[in-house]
Amino acid sequence: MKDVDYVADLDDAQREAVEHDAGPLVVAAGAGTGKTRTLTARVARLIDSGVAPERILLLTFTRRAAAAMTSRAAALCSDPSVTQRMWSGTFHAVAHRLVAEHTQHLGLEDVTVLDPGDVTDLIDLLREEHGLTGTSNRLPTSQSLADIYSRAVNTGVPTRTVMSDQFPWCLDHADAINALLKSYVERKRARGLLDFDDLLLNLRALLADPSVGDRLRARWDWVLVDEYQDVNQIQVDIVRLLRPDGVGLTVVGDDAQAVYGFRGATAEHLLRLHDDLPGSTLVRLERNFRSSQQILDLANVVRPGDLRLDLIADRGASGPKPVHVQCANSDDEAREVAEAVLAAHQEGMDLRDQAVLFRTGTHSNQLEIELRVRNIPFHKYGGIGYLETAHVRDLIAAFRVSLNPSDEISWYRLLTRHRAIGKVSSRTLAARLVEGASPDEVVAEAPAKARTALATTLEFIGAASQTRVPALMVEACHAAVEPLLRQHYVDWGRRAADVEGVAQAAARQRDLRSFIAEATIDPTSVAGDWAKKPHLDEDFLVLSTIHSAKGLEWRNVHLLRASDGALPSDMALTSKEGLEEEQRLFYVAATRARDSLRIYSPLRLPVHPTSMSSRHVLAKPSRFLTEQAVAVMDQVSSAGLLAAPVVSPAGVTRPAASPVTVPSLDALFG
Ligand SMILES: Nc1ncnc2c1ncn2[C@@H]1O[C@H](COP(=O)(O)OP(=O)(O)OP(=O)(O)O)[C@@H](O)[C@H]1O
Repeated sequence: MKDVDYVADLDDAQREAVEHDAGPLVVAAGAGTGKTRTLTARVARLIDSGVAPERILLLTFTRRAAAAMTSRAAALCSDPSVTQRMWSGTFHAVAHRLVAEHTQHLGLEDVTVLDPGDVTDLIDLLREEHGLTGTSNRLPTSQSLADIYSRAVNTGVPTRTVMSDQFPWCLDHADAINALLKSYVERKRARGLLDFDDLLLNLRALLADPSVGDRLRARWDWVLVDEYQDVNQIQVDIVRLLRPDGVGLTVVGDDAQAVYGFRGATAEHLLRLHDDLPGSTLVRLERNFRSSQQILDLANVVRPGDLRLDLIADRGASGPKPVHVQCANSDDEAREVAEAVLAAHQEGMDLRDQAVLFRTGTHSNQLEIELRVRNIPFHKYGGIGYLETAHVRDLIAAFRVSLNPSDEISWYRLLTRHRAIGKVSSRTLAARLVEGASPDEVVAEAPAKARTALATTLEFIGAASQTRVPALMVEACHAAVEPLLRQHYVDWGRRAADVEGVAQAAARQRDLRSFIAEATIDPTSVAGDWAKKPHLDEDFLVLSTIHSAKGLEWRNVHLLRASDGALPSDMALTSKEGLEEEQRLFYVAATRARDSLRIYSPLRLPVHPTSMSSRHVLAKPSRFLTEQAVAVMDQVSSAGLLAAPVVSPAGVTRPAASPVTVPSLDALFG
């Protein structure tokens, strides 16, 4: 047993929160003020004061956060192993566990979870019968339809209003879209499928049910929620139903870091909770333990939100001012970043203490090339989402059809992976497989060029479905998808290790179904945790989207593309809410830095979002770099910009004004 002192490294405000009694507690505080540390210490104090770990429920937004908090709490407990008994996880993972436990009450036979990719596949399957296919005019993508649906469900706002506010180009098709979304709901119900929103809706329904709700409530005395600024209305309802009088409830959050508005979340929930819960205590943490005051001076200027908090650095003014680097273009930006990273490394800083952050995954394309050329190892987090884990999901689709041959969506997905089988044929063939057509019949109905490959796939899937031994089933599924994926993905070399890693992990499971459910809820971490994790003894630079950098910190941070159109994203320029959310992202990025922060504004950006196109447009530095912000930064022009400077009338150094179009090479390939 070790002698534990949770409060030794806490300041007075943090200590107040850790030692607070069972009354409802809201910790609203700025970045780097120790919210996570406080929450973790509170969990450890509860456990060591005799609370049974299974009576504690810790809700987070990512699996990474749940795992990190549990292990940090364990390190503080006198018996670290007990934290394993605590309930902790993301809202969705906890919802899945409870919904799976209560299928009978919900009238479900089983729980099959649809990930966001499955949702668009299912919508794809339904489009034709609702007249939403064809090329005669611009039709909403399946992704937009899924977004409209999820927005409406999460906010309770009718789809028509969602469309007119956020998807005005879809209004012409509003009737057909609504009919399709109704069919989507019916189809899910008929097949016992639950999307992510359904998991939360079902949990809310369970909690609202008088008898089941009472039993569930009685399981936990303590409910702690991290990042409460990111909850949506359904999650608020779940938390309130879990602790109706707020006793035992602790939430922590920072309204200025709310960045999930696109999922229907709003920071107002954090601010409202204290008003709504009589007798609740509000603790504000103002001392920032992460960054130098120079970095916080900038953070305080850019910090949006209603809580007027001025962050004060515990460590004082101990570092350089943040630097604003104006670059000629994105190649120049990539060079500047690579050079600054190497310079710090040569002075003794590990690469892993440095991070490059960006709004969108594609923003680091040029940098990735530059890093490869210079042999700088890096690991990229986030922004990878469903496209990047597509190959993992392909393998999971094979598992799913082997376990359940009437899983139409997974058949559809696997069929579209075959060369020469398009969406239309996939739809028809998936329906035939679900009807129970034999493999021979289906192969005969497939496009001629696809028949050999399809016959092989169906043979392996048939073998997989004959066995209930996970390792054998996984082996057959792996054999079914491997040749398809090798052909389908141009970057297969990079993806092969993921598929291999997930297959190995799956083969070790005793219960493949729950593995599949977990992988469906969080495929990114499946790929990340089991396959792509760099060796722990390796030194590598972190590249991350701002969303995935939440809660983390590095000594040196480089923020790419602080240009209007990139950050804020051009998608957000037209709405006030959208712009506010972008500003919060900017704030999150700036507050990840401990010692040094460099913000880059290329004055010319690639036109195409994939950023490999030859066409560029002029861009202004981000509107968040206001006069006040710039006043607390050092200004630097990159080497590329200095090579051909043009001074504009306003005195700002800019490249030559006319957009330059690099000649296209298309003619070469005509
Ligand atoms: N009382 C303290 N003394 C020393 N260091 C502290 C203290 N409290 C927090 N820290 C350190 O400050 C940094 C930020 O803490 P933490 O990540 O808990 O803050 P946070 O409020 O959750 O941040 P954010 O919301 O920006 O992610 C961490 O390195 C943490 O170890």
